Amino acid sequence: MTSSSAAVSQTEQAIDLSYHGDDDDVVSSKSHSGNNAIVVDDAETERHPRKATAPPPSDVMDEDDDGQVGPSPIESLIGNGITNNDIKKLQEAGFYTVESIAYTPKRKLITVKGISEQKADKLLTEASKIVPLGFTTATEFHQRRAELITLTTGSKQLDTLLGGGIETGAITEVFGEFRTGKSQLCHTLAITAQLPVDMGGGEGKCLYIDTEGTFRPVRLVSIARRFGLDENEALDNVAYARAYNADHQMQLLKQAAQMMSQSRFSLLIVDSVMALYRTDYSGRAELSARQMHVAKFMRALQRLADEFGIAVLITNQVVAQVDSSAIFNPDPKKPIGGNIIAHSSTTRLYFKKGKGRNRICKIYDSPCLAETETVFAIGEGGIMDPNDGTEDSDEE
Ligand SMILES: Nc1ncnc2c1ncn2[C@@H]1O[C@H](COP(=O)(O)OP(=O)(O)OP(=O)(O)O)[C@@H](O)[C@H]1O
Repeated sequence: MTSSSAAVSQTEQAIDLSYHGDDDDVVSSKSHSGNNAIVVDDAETERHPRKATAPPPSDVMDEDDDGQVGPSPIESLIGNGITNNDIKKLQEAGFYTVESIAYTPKRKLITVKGISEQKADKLLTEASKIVPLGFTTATEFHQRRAELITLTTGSKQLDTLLGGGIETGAITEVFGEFRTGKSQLCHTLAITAQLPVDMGGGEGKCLYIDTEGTFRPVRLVSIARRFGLDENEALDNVAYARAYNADHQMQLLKQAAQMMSQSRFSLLIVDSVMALYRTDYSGRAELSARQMHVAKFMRALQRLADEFGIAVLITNQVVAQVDSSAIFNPDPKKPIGGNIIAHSSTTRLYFKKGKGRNRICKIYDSPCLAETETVFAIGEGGIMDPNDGTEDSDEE
């Protein structure tokens, strides 16, 4: 058994939500919209306020065993001249879903061993029959966005700032100085991603790539208790990998695609995205190679977000801003990674220290949110509101 398949079978013990069922009442993929983010089909399901009657999370996950909730398995393409053998070759090259074929340019497909130009055309034609790639109306797109699932951060104030929480189908970047709560947000989301949709979750597992060795399962235990989840099950639902260099970090995304094609995930975390690039590449001479690698990594993240409708959360470090615009900025810090990270993150959040356990989150860049800020807090139960001081006793 390969290490990735071992990881898959381990995580599958807890939530076993297969893509291949036909009950799509609860959550469905967007495969009609050209945007694979998780959307709620049932318009009655309101995210805010949360339903007090939500069943226990573990029950929801069990019941949903045969829910059709994700992308189409690549095997759906078999027929019309596409053989089992072709599918095998594509899987070996890291393609596990019809979406992954539909979103890949032909020149990339023909680099797969055994896939001719003619076969690539056939694959793209068949994939486009399953994954719509054309125009839709703004009305339909608006409706789909209104139904988009967001993952709760654990703080109502922060969720409100974000228009509901961390968006699925997109990349959210959180940057800030050390101790500002970036990793605590990652730990909190690794748990809330597992909650039922009507409790602010994504009913899926979390894949956690740790580049700095700051992942602490003991934090997950505390946070799982706060949200009423079985702590062992919650830990099993987090697939963890430590990345040791930038190439390894990239390699892990290939494994991620395989795992996501076999089991339902709602969140992928990279904490932190640039740390290994800073050590693996040094000086101006390597800057161009570094940025090309970063661009490839970010494209792979976006592809996973599009293909599997997951939320992607990356954390990033800051450096002092030394250009002329720093003169007008009372807090001259900027995230690292340059334009590549800036352009490939959908939403960028700046975390700053506040008083005591309080922290400030400012919307730094967003396609639809104003540049406002709010205060949240870090506690034993993870990210919470500043006045949530009694969460520990509430857990009893
Ligand atoms: N169990 C806990 N209860 C309350 N606060 C905690 C707990 N564990 C960690 N913290 C607080 O979280 C803060 C650290 O946050 P976090 O680890 O998210 O930092 P970070 O922004 O990721 O920084 P770095 O870049 O150094 O990793 C510290 O102030 C720490 O006291």
